This record gives sequence, structure tokens and C-alpha cells, in this order.
Amino acid sequence: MSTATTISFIGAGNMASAIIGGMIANGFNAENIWVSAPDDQHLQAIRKRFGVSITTDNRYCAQQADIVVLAVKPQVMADVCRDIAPVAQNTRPLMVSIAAGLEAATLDNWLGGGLPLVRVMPNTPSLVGKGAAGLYANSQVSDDQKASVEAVFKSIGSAQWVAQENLLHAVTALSGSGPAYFFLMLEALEAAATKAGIEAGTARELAIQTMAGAAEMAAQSEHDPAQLKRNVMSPGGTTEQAIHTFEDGGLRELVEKAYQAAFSRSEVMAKELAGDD
Ligand SMILES: NC(=O)C1=CN([C@@H]2O[C@H](COP(=O)(O)OP(=O)(O)OC[C@H]3O[C@@H](n4cnc5c(N)ncnc54)[C@H](O)[C@@H]3O)[C@@H](O)[C@H]2O)C=CC1
Ligand SMILES: O=C(O)[C@@H]1CCC=N1
Repeated sequence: MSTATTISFIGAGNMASAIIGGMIANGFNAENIWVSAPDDQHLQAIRKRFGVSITTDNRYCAQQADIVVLAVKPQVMADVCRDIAPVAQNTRPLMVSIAAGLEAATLDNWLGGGLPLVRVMPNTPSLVGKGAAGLYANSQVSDDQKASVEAVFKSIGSAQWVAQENLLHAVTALSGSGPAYFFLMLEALEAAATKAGIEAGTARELAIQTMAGAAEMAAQSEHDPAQLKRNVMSPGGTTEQAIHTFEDGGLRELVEKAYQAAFSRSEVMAKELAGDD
């Protein structure tokens, strides 16, 4: 990533903090980052934590950078885009939206039309440099702009381009929402182990380390996850009992159902919000 790149964030919430934190931990200069939001706890917290420049003026914020990241909730995006449209049309930065289910054409329309725009579906582990992001560029985005936004997201994890915009629904349901699926698993394991008598802190430590270890192994191994799972299942042993319980209880079907629910919600949001003009 070029050290001269300047980047503005409109919105100072969970996802903006995760991206900014990851970028700074990777050597990005806080002086080149601006953030705007209403004067709330988020904005003050982000300045204190990362030393970035802040403002409550979205237009001013948008004017400060080569890349403007739209990091507000989808429901307020229309107002935010219409407000900054005059300055965006004037300075023509690369616009980046991280909002779930909001199509590039809808955003571009709200921004006055004809702007280079990349949609990114990131996730919160970006904060610790372990993000997973899907990216899609509209036809106005140059190769150089693609390279710079890719560099930002690669600096905080994995960044994968998708060829068609509608594949971002699939990315959202996988890696965008995905951290929450694994946190749920951690909660459930910790609760079960605590019931069995282990102290809560110890249960959490062992569960987290197990999840991190399994993920690292899956990333490094030449074997697929099914084989890695079989390697843990000693015949007649303990794991076999647990895995059979998961399978008999319909875990695969439940995962598919949960994935589809997130996917469908992303599609519905796109339709609902596209009509908001
Ligand atoms: N939280 C997550 O795991 C992920 C979130 N996203 C997307 O990121 C976006 C932001 O989500 P979160 O950070 O979770 O939400 P959040 O609620 O934590 O943050 C939203 C931020 O927008 C600010 N804001 C509200 N109205 C504003 C306005 N008019 N102008 C400027 N700022 C305003 C709020 O003060 C807050 O700082 C959403 O569009 C969401 O779809 C995408 C991937 C993952
Ligand atoms: O739940 C949401 O809508 C956002 C998008 C992916 C993760 N959080």
C-alpha cells in the first residue's frame, strides 16, 4: 500500500474501527486517516484509540482523501451519499462501500452518478489482521484504484475479488456474518465445559485456542477439513460420539439453513434499499 494513500471513513462504528485498527497495526500512518460520524462515543473512541483525525462533517471528511469508505448502516446510506454527492462529484475519489446488500448502481445513483466505486464485504477480524473480504469493482474503477483498495484490505487479511456483484450476497453470508457463527460456537462450548465443572476462564481459553489451532491447521494442511476431522476421530473413541451427535442432530442442515437466511436477507436488503430513491 502506498504511504501517500489518504483514506476517509464515513461512520466510526464496529467495522470502521476494525479496518482502521488493522491498517494502523500494519504500519498505515494515522495522519492519513480521517473519520466522520455524529458527535458520539464512537467518534471520540476512535480518535483516542487510533490517533486519527475526526470531524462531524461528512462532506469535509469526504474531501480529505483519495479513498472514501462508506461505513454507515445501510439504512442511513442514502442520506449520507446524497449529502456528500456534491463534493464527491467535485473531487472524484474512489468510493468504497462496506454496507451489506446495497448495490453499486444504487450507491452510485445516490452519489450523483459516474463515480468509481468498489463494494467490499469485510469482517470484524480485520482488527487483528485476520480479516476476510470479498471485493467487487464497478466499470469506472481503474486498475490503479483496484490495486490500492486491494492493498488496503490485504494489509488486514485476505482480499478476494468476485467477478459478479451478486456473489457478494454469498460472501456476506460466509465471511461477513461468519465471525458471529464461530463466536456462537465458542459461547456454546464454553457453556458446556463450564457445566462440566471447568472454571469459565479456563474453558474459554481452551475453546479459543482449539478454534484458532483448528483454523491454522486447516489453512496449512494439505488435507481437506473432512480428513482433518477423521484424524481426530479415534475409532470407538470420544470424538466419534460427539461428531455423530452433531450429524444426527442435523448440524449440516442447520448450517445450510442459517447460511441461506443470511444470504436471503442480503438479497432482500438490496431490493428494499434500491427502491429508496
Ligand atoms: N459489523 C460487521 O461485522 C460488518 C458490518 N458491515 C457493514 O458495515 C457497515 C457499518 O456497520 P457497523 O460498523 O457494524 O455499524 P455501527 O452501528 O457499529 O457503526 C455505524 C457508524 O455510523 C455512524 N453514523 C450514523 N449515522 C451517520 C451519519 N449520518 N453520518 C456519518 N456517520 C453516521 C454511527 O455513529 C456509527 O459510528 C454496515 O453497512 C454493515 O452492513 C460489513 C461487514 C461486517
Ligand atoms: O449483520 C450484518 O448485516 C452485517 C453484514 C455482515 C456482518 N454484519
